[in-house]
Amino acid sequence: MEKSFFKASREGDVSGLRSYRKEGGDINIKEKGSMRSALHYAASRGKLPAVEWLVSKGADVNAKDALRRTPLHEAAAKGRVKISQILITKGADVNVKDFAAHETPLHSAAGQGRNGVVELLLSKGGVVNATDEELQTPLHRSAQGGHVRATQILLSNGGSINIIDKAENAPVHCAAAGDHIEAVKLLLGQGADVFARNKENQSPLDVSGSQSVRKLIRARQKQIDRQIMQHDLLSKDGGVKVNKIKLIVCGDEATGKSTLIGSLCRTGIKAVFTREKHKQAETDARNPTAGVDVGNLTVPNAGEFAIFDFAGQAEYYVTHAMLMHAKLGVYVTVYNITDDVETQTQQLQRWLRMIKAGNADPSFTPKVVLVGSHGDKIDKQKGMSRAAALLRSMREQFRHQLDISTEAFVLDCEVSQSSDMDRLRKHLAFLKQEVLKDQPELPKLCSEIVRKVPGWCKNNIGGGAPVLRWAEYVQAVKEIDPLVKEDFLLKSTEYLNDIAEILLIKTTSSDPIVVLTPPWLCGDVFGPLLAPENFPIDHIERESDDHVTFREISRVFSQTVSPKLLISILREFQICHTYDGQDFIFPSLLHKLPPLREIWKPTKSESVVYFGCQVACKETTDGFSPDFFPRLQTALLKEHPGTFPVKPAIWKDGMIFTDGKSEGLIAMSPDNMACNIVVRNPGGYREYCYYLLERLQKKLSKVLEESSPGTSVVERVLSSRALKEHRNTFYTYDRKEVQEAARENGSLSHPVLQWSERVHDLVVTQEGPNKNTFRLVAKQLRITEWRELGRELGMSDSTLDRLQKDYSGDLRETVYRMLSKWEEGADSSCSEARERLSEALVAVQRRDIADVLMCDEGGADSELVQPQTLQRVAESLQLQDCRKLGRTLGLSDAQQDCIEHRFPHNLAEQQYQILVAWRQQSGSAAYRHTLATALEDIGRLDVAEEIQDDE
Ligand SMILES: Nc1nc2c(ncn2[C@@H]2O[C@H](COP(=O)(O)OP(=O)(O)OP(=O)(O)O)[C@@H](O)[C@H]2O)c(=O)[nH]1
Repeated sequence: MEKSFFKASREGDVSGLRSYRKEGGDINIKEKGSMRSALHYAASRGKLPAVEWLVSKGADVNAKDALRRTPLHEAAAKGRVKISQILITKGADVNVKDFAAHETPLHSAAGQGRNGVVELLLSKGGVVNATDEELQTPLHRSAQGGHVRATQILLSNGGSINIIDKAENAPVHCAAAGDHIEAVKLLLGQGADVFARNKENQSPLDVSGSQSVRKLIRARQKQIDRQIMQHDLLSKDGGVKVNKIKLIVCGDEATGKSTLIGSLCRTGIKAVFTREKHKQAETDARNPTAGVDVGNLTVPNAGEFAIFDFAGQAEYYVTHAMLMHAKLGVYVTVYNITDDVETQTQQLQRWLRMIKAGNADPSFTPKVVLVGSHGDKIDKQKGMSRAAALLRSMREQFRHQLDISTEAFVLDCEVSQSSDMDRLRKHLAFLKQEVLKDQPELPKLCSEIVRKVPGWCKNNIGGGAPVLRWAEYVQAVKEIDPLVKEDFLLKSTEYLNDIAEILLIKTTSSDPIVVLTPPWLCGDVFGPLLAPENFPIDHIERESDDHVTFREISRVFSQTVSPKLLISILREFQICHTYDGQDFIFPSLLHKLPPLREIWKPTKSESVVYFGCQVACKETTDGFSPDFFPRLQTALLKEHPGTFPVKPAIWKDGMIFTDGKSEGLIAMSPDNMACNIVVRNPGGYREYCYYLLERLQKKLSKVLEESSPGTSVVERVLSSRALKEHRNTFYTYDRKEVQEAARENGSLSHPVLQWSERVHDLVVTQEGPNKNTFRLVAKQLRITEWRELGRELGMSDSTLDRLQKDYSGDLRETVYRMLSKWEEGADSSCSEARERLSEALVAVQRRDIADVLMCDEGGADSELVQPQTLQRVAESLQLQDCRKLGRTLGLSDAQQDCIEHRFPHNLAEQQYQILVAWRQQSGSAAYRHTLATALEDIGRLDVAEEIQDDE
């Protein structure tokens, strides 16, 4: 009878409930085991009539099941607003806590994003900051689930935004850990502490695995840093309002950008704006822009703008990216309305992708206006309808990333007085007001510097070029304030650098360099450097295809700027690289990669292994900024002779190198939408591939973050078999599918190539957990024993011969590599492998080592690193080495950046904390041996030996 009663309550069958009661049944009866009442069931299932009937007959609204959950917990978790309301009216306790997690109905509702119930409970006295067993509040729960609306409701009802739970996670940690970008955005926007640290010393940045969330958090951290800096400067110095924004004009070659700018500023027939265009050949009918032209312009009815006119020539795209981002600015993208739709679409997409790629802050959407030029060459109506269609399509494609104005413009750019030109001026005035709305004040010293810059340039204080060494700059600023302190000036200059007014280049080898007008770099330096040969300016005339000589650079620049100074700037920007200070490689000036087969030849070795990954643009709106690949190349060139003993071979869109053990190839796809990384090891040593691949991946992410912070990418796995066959195309697998295959049967088939590959052949991972065990064995085994052990483990003589040859003279390394290779081939778990190794050791009469292995669970050399060792290592290294060490030990750059941020003025502490972070992260696996190996890996054998001697 009771069973049918519970069934009726679950199904909302009121007559069934009635007949149960008629037969004298107790309506508050609890189900055996679960201790749930009929009201629990009806409330959970949303059976409103049944709930109404049950409460009208006196059902206990506060009945508790075995977990002490009430019907209100159930209704709340399922989002049953009406039922919750009835239960509360009948006296349900809104703040009751359950037994399992001590959660209130509000926790249940918030965790599931039940907005209506959340609102109801709060209006009925639900405690907004109630804590559960983990000291989590409903806000933690909603953030964890990524429920934006619920989070918003809780916040507007007094939810504490920075409250921490038992693990000291704030709600923003929870949202970040769940990779919920919108929830993170909301919390940060409402004042969540972006630097908050949990018990494990992790900030929200550290707990998120999502690239876009991390980007958002990093942008926010940067913004806060800037605000702090600005506040600091303002409080000491006062500030001034600036009524000027940037107008960034971009578009393809000869679309009419310069003409438009001229006409925008003209009121009458005669231009009032005369910019100093670069020298040009007299025969040149047109006056194309070299690099970036800049000027301060007054647009009638819209006021002052700093105008950036970007050259349309593809050669310059490489450096445009440096100046493309401006929060205080508006982008005008020009296309020719008479071109065919496909051309227009391609051009606009390329420029819009570039704007998106340059935007490091996902919570900011740059303002863009599309302008069709050559309106006089097309019927007005036809032109407007084409422009409107194009506008619709671009707005739709970039709707989440760019704020493209809804107004369509089609102009004759040569005519300054037209109703359309006036409409554009008015629109720009409107956008300027919008941009200026939240514009912060500019600190006084900064504004004085900005005001003085044109005068300094005119007076040639940099010897002709607007670039000063630090001492010269300090001297110049003393004109403004004779008592200026250098650290205050440095801060002010950093701020100006941050808002892209001037460039502060901190070099590793000398004092900082200040570029007073950043566009000078693009226009007067990159212009001549990158200009194609037929360009009508004084460009570099190269004598060689693969490099530019110091002499060639001096010829063009020595009149204006010291070539040495210029080169150090170019190198800091990763535009070029030199091995000897005489010949300079500009990757963007090189030839394209020849067919791969000609340069990346198959090896003769049968045991060769290949691995690779592809980093590809995620959305159609994503693109790599044009400076991405050349910068990646220069970053890798810098690694010769350090990591790469042989000079890498380089082409415009590819590069080949070796670290002495494995060989690597990076190549951009022909459409520039993907970068492929391939590594191979002729001896079949997977582990070496791992190290090179990982190094390349890290380098790529870093350069991508610097050059294209707004670009989202996906990583795919390259087909190793296709790589081994040296196919002309790169074939990929989806990373998720590879992971899934790894969990299931260990292999997957390629949809195009129609073959199947083992995950083991596609993915290479770091050394197994037995690494330390192997090190111990390697240390103790004698020269007369190692081959015997190898044979005992089933390795062939030819493999052992090869190992001996590869590591001749280094017994420890030979044994270690042998064991690693054996482990890779053995299809056994980590502990099985250790057991098998012990048996083999016993068989070769080394029971002593076997005994140590088996009684020491985590492996050998288990002595943990002591704080004093960390201190010693930290003291023996420079910061750069210490960061390298941190990376080798598996700390992310983000973790290290946080440490740097925490101890900005104490390098010694930063170094020590990097090691402490590794020790904390590794817990019981923080072996001294691991640290010593990592030290060896970064080339600090001296320190490695020192700490080994501690034993
Ligand atoms: N008829 C007509 N001609 C135009 C219009 N806009 C530009 N032009 C002409 O097109 C040519 C190229 O214009 P520019 O303003 O130099 O083009 P740009 O986009 O600045 O070119 P780059 O500096 O090379 O990137 C010039 O000869 C202009 O006079 C227009 O709206 N109508």
